Amino acid sequence: MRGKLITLEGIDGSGKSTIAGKLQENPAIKVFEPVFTREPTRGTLTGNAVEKAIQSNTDQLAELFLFTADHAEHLAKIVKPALENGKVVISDRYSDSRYAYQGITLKTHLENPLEWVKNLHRDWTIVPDVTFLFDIRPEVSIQRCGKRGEQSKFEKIEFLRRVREIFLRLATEEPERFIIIDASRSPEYIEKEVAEKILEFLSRN
Ligand SMILES: Nc1ncnc2c1ncn2[C@@H]1O[C@H](COP(=O)(O)OP(=O)(O)O)[C@@H](O)[C@H]1O
Ligand SMILES: Cc1cn([C@H]2C[C@H](O)[C@@H](COP(=O)(O)OP(=O)(O)O)O2)c(=O)[nH]c1=O
Repeated sequence: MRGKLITLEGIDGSGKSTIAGKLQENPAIKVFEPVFTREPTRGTLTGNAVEKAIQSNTDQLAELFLFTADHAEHLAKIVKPALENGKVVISDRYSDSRYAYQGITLKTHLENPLEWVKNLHRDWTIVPDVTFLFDIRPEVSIQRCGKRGEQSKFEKIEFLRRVREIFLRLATEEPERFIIIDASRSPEYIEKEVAEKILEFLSRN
């Protein structure tokens, strides 16, 4: 039987990586021996290219293709093999990040970037079974990012406000796939809620 694909999405600093780390240590989740993974991938040819691109002034269309190449590599090497082995896969960011972020960055290049980027994925990506959207105001998430130390060129309030809007629109369009999480609460509370929802989903499917 094909495994299950669970993704964590949200704007920078919404707490996805923190919760992914907590889920890895959560005894009830550990029972399922999930494969924890992320996009952009780390330490790969495509992941390194993405990292360089987002630290520089790369053309937005070129950037989209680098992120998408990284997604293809991620699917081929990690996600597909794990799902074929019946595994539960939990990915910190996935295709919805491209729809939301590049849906904004490509507004200077394309008339309807969101639909265009979705179409680019349509015939070969694997749609997640469940997507947790970590929803938070950018004013709060940016402050958290400041504390983390790193600075990504995407960490600007006005930009993230628009990215957040697309994420919320995607969630409205596919209510059966998305679970919206109030990411402004404490990590402990969020971990409990996400873990419960994952266990509930896995027991039903
Ligand atoms: N629920 C939370 N409340 C307060 N601070 C948080 C919370 N979750 C994460 N943080 C802090 O905010 C920063 C960004 O969190 P992180 O998990 O890296 O976000 P993301 O992976 O979504 O970019 C980190 O410094 C982290 O310690
Ligand atoms: C996966 C992906 C990430 N991004 C952006 C989101 C982040 O600002 C940046 C790097 O992702 P990531 O390392 O996950 O950042 P963070 O931990 O701050 O959430 O790349 C895209 O624009 N498109 C994509 O397809």
